[in-house]
Amino acid sequence: MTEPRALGDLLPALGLEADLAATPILGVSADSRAVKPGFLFAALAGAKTDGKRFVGAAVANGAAAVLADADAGVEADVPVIPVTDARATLARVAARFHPRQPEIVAAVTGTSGKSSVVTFLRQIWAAAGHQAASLGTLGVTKPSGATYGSLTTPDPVALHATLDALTGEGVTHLAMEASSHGLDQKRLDGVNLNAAGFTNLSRDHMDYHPTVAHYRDAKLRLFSELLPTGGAAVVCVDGADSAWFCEAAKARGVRLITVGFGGETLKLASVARDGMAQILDIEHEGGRRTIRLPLAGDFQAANALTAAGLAIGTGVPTEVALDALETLEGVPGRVDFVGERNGGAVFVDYAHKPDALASVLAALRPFAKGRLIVVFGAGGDRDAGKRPLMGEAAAAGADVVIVTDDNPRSEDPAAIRAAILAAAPGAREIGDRGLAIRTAVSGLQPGDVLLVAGKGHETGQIVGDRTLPFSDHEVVRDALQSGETAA
Ligand SMILES: CC(=O)N[C@H]1[C@@H](OP(=O)(O)OP(=O)(O)OC[C@H]2O[C@@H](n3ccc(=O)[nH]c3=O)[C@H](O)[C@@H]2O)O[C@H](CO)[C@@H](O)[C@@H]1O[C@H](C)C(=O)N[C@@H](C)C(=O)N[C@H](CCC(=O)O)C(=O)O
Ligand SMILES: Nc1ncnc2c1ncn2[C@@H]1O[C@H](COP(=O)(O)OP(=O)(O)OP(=O)(O)O)[C@@H](O)[C@H]1O
Ligand SMILES: N[C@H](CCC[C@H](N)C(=O)O)C(=O)O
Ligand SMILES: [Mg+2]
Repeated sequence: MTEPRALGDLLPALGLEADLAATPILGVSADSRAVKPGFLFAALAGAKTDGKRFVGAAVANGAAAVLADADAGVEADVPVIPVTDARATLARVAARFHPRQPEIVAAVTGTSGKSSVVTFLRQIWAAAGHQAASLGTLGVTKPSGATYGSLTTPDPVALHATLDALTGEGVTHLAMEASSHGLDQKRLDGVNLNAAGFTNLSRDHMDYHPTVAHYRDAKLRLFSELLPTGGAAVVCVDGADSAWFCEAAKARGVRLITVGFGGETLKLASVARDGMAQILDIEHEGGRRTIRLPLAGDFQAANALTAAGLAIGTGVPTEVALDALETLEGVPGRVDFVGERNGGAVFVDYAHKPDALASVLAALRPFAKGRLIVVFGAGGDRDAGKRPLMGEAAAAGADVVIVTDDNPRSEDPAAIRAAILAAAPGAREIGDRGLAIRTAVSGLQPGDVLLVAGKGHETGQIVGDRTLPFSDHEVVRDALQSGETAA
């Protein structure tokens, strides 16, 4: 149980009148349903509804005070504290309510590669002798184990409760993912950052962001507003959009570390495939190193270098960071080799956006002496515009395309498939994801590579408002073991 805190200590900049400032606060929440007696309720305008509609419910549940945007006109039977930016204020209040944070925190943004980079950075820090954790789409992974989470960047109250608990457990180094939703909704505004990383930018979440510029600007906030001036900015400079992030870092006056083929701090001079591994030639300020990265997929080299850059930016000696790349373990569900059957190999990958699908197909192409086959779908209640683009990417990058269901959520799965199929001429449609995977596995011929894309590490399929148990890994493994062959 967290100790009560005086409201005035949680909102020191407001100069609250003495009686109000002394109000004991037992918890903080932006969800009226989670409010308990003595809580501070933050009434936030959201994407679906407005928290001010639930002030009455929060007070009925025992809220001691309400935090709200000054222009929202919130009234209540308990004191209302008007502020200019309730979301940012909530993040800072959460940081004061759960005050401990790991000594070193690095946040990573970008359209693809965030989960991979935070996982690699955790491993590099651990190899350098630190108590390290990572937090993001895969949940929280720490020295004592892993717990699954639902959001890539949790809401500020959950986030700071986690940071506080991790610090209490002795974690000194945390690598976390900063999603565009998280940045836009100011979920990380209370986090004390030491470093920020950028992977790449392509299309995603256009259901949420009104324009591409809005999406990019949300990501830029990490560099232009959240990273303090003493921090380090690590930018993978191989994509055109990286210039925005380099400029933001320069304008902020932070240390800029660039990585990738065009990188100055860690320059990838050459890459050569070595079975499921890659040999990287890296030039850095102190010299040149040849590293065997034990991971498949060209882009994992860029992700590994971004992680190494973040390790260097947070005090790990360059040689130690580069040595650690040789021992990196893969990320669950990212270019994840599951097994072989009849001389054909099967990979599970989390590509659920056009650019990721194109990248992973390109990364797997060299392994396909025969056909490159892809089974994938697209999530419901998410950016509908990406569906035809994913269809195009699959048709362009694979020899055989099977369109199936991802997480349909509240949408009609057949309509989602139809939107993909319209852009993937010649593709086959098998709605049932299990059947689609079994059909593809049973048809494998020597030299084929099968990619099952879109759900990666996920262990459920969201249909309507129910999550049914489903794992691409399990279905693939069962299919690999069964003796069935395609008719
Ligand atoms: C679109 C979106 O991002 N929504 C997130 C956002 O909700 P919101 O503030 O817009 O909420 P809303 O439903 O409009 O409600 C407004 C306010 O009323 C409150 N309310 C609502 C009902 C009620 O009875 N009482 C009450 O107090 C809500 O708690 C909220 O504060 O803030 C909530 C708390 O932080 C999140 O749980 C919620 O995530 C939803 C569930 C979600 O699915 N988000 C996804 C899209 C997301 O955030 N994804 C990113 C990126 C993923 C990636 O690409 O990796 C992520 O970081 O996971
Ligand atoms: N550097 C990269 N460039 C292009 N594609 C990538 C890169 N890294 C990963 N991918 C693709 O994106 C998928 C998701 O990777 P990862 O989970 O590391 O990214 P993420 O940014 O955390 O994604 P999400 O926003 O869904 O959490 C991978 O399975 C792969 O298909
Ligand atoms: N964090 C991403 C995950 C998408 C995964 C994919 N399987 C889907 O359901 O679309 C999102 O919520 O948009
Ligand atoms: Mg992620």
